[in-house]
Amino acid sequence: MRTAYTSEAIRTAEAPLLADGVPLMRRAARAIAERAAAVVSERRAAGVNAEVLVLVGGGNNGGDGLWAAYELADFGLAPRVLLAHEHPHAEGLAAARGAGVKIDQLADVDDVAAYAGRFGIWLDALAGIGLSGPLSEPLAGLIDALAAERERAETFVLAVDCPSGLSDDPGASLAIRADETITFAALTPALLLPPACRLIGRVRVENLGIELVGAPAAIELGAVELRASFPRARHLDHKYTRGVVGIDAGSETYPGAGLLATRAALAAGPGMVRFLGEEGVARLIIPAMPEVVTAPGRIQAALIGSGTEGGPRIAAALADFLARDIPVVADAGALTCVSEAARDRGALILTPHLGELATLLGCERADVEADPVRYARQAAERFDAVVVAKGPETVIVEASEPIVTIPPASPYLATAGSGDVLAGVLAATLAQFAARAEAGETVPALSYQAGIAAQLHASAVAHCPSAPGPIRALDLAAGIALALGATMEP
Ligand SMILES: NC(=O)C1=CN([C@@H]2O[C@H](COP(=O)(O)OP(=O)(O)OC[C@H]3O[C@@H](n4cnc5c(N)ncnc54)[C@H](O)[C@@H]3O)[C@@H](O)[C@H]2O)[C@H](O)CC1
Ligand SMILES: [K+]
Repeated sequence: MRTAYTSEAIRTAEAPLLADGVPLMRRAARAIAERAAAVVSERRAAGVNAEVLVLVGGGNNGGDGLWAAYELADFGLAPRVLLAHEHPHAEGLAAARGAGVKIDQLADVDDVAAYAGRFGIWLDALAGIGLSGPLSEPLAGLIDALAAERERAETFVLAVDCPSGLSDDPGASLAIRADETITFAALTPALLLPPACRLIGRVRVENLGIELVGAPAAIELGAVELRASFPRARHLDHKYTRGVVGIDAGSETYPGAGLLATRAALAAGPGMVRFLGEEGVARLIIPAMPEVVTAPGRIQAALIGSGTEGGPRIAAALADFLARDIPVVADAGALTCVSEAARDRGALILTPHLGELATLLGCERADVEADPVRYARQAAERFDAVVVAKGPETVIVEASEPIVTIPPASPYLATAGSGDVLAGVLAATLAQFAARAEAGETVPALSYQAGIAAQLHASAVAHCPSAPGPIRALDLAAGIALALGATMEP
């Protein structure tokens, strides 16, 4: 599991070491210089420009850069430094100067692209976690010019602590895209969550001996957490301790969604799946999945809405599920029926794709795509719900819990029916956790449970017959069982 902490938490964690005189900056600079030296060798061997430019801002991030220039000079390399601030880190500047590093002072932002374009490798030490508020001039204009130049040239950008312009806000977009980022102590949310995380390249955390305590701001759940956390059948189980999930999905217009959600729910391993949707869809399900029960009865989690267009029947069925005080996944058509009012009810889990999230909140899709975390938070607050925002990345928000994401998944998941499969897996997963909670066991937060389900859904792609190419949602549903089985292998 990867975790991200706010810049404030990082500062709190590093403070005692800095107070004790631990040379954190020198350690950081050494890590940067060692990687930069390796890149120099790689680029020289490839016969491409391997000249190093260190871009230095006015804070300690710039200090890291200056000390890295000192280290590179000590390695016998000849980096150049561009000072983008009147008052750079004094000790680092003296050290770099003392090591014979050539140092230029930025005169005019308009010249920076031509100047920087002469170097094949940039160390981006303009700003780190010390950014406060939206980027202001002249740093904003400088970052904008360099960001454009790096896309034009074949520059290798190594970000020091973070691409300058990024820190805690995953919605930040004005930054110099990095090929690699070496960050110190811990990831910040912008390095783990979209869209900012798309700018960091390969990321490495150099802990520097700094210990982060307390709850992270964000977590990324992967195969390890899936293997460790997914509820599995045990010797004394019966179907109710395994978890029973109710599904009301599919419609005359979209019957397939009902089959996909139900098939996926079965594959995720609950004790029983009750299909409680339209009769026309049930008639298609039973021949294909005779183990599905269509009689009403006790359920421990529910899914409603996939493959439906909302309307009074869905609204009534949603209210009925919520009144049972169980976790209820509202997908697709059911999203048009959620209300802000309902509070004293079972847990509501919304699974909008980014377009549905925009509709839910009455805003533009482009705005949601530019900052999904922000809008998922808004929806979680407005509807008192867990929100599983489905986009190129998955972002799961629950009040008072770390934001949950999963590793980048196959773009082939963006196919018709994939959302129905996820909805089925999610509801079946929640039912199994709910059964464990009923038995008095401690279970993780709903957002964590949803992250586990999303990771199971993403990992199922690898078990599709057509993997790693385009997938069919029906294969994906079957792949769920294989993916789950793979987590049980010793
Ligand atoms: N985390 C660690 O363990 C270590 C961190 N180190 C490095 O220190 C920086 C944080 O340094 P800090 O001095 O707090 O600030 P920065 O250098 O990141 O940035 C300040 C720089 O940016 C300017 N600025 C601030 N806000 C804005 C704004 N909104 N618009 C424009 N410009 C802004 C400010 O004027 C300064 O010039 C951390 O990232 C690490 O790289 C330690 O050195 C090693 C251990
Ligand atoms: K930086």
